[in-house]
Amino acid sequence: MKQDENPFQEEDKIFAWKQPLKKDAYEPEEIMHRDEEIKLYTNSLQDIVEGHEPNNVFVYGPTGVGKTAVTKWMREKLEEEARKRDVPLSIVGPINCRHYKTAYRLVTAIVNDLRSEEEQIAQSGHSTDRVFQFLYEEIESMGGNVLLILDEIDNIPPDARNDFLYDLPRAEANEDTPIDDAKVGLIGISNDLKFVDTLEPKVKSTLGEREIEFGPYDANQLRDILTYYADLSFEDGVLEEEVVPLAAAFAAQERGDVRQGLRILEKAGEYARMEGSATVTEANVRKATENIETDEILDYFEDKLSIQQGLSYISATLMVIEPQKEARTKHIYNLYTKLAATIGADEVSERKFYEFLDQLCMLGLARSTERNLGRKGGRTYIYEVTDDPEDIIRACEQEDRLSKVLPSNVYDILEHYQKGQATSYQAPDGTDPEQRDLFKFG
Ligand SMILES: Nc1ncnc2c1ncn2[C@@H]1O[C@H](COP(=O)(O)OP(=O)(O)OP(=O)(O)O)[C@@H](O)[C@H]1O
Repeated sequence: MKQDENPFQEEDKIFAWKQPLKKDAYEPEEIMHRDEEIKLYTNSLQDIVEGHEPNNVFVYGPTGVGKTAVTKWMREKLEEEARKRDVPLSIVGPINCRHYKTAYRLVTAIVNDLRSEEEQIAQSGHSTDRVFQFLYEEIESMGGNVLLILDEIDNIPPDARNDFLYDLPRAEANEDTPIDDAKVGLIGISNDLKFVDTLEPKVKSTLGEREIEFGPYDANQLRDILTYYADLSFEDGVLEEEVVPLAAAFAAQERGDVRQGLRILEKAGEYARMEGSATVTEANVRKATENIETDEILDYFEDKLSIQQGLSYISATLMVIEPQKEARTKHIYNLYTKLAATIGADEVSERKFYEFLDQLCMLGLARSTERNLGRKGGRTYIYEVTDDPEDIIRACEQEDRLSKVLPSNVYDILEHYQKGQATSYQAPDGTDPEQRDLFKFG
């Protein structure tokens, strides 16, 4: 290209409107293939428009399967019907709990969202009790039914759990709160299906009553959904026929996640644009899928997993590729303790660690099978990782803190694993002196 030409002057002939392909940047007008879930949701919220008290609902399932999209759609329909029937209703959220590390911050954010510019409360300077008091006052002043939607509720700050999951939904009946007129309902959304089980019994009952599960989409469903987005985002006629079905098939094979399919389409379109091609081809889709897995896993490491979950994930991965040992819970835990020490992270108990492994399974990143230990008695679980271990390791390498836990010989081990060969490398097992230090950490 000549230097006196502006490289941006070329017009984009591939994309008409990129927004719908972007993460959480577009709300679809139409929800596809979620009729059953919508029916259950409607049934749970119907009481509000009939003039009864709101119910609490727990919505769970893996990432990118429409939990948030359906919830927002339900919110709109519910508000519309409540208006029509003159039922007082205020809906707050979805508020993403992951963004708030303490009850104070979460509550302040909600209160400020409800208040005018002039009445905002400061990020510090009050007691936590006081900010909760502000929240109760806001809710009471709204009156009627108040529905609070908390996304990623499994990340709710521990010091906010009881207030949100127990006290708030019962506030109207409690004499000690300033809430007399407002009836509070809670919708909790989570990737972690066992979240409810981790709660104290009294708190559990709040969310345990009405649960709606969202499963992964299959290839046909993904094809319909991706077609909807592709029609909005691409110029007419630029997508070759096999592009959407291939992106859908790929996403279905992985986690049944719409977001992944959208990412593939966006990347494939960008390759076509870069090539100056008039159409997006199957080859563009194939190329797009090559790097997408590493990018997606990196997204988990950087955004969705805590450092402890990240350590659990990489320990499981390293144990999977370690040829001398099975990826049993106990072995993974032993390796985890070593990795945690490498980066000076806290070391959690074995029991707590198993919860992390469970969460990885819930997120679709790992799978476990139960194994009987025979004469020795007892049972164990053998873990696999869903994605290619090489992609996980490449993603881990790009994450600042976690990259330091990778052994310096990780690619040797990986190569032997890929060729199905045994190696002399063994992961350190804290209980087995011979094995200690054989894994060479960089
Ligand atoms: N059935 C559907 N019809 C139309 N669009 C959908 C459908 N399901 C998901 N989407 C779209 O796919 C993307 C991901 O969906 P959404 O954010 O609802 O997933 P999620 O289950 O809430 O995931 P996470 O747990 O990661 O927040 C969004 O752009 C959403 O609009």
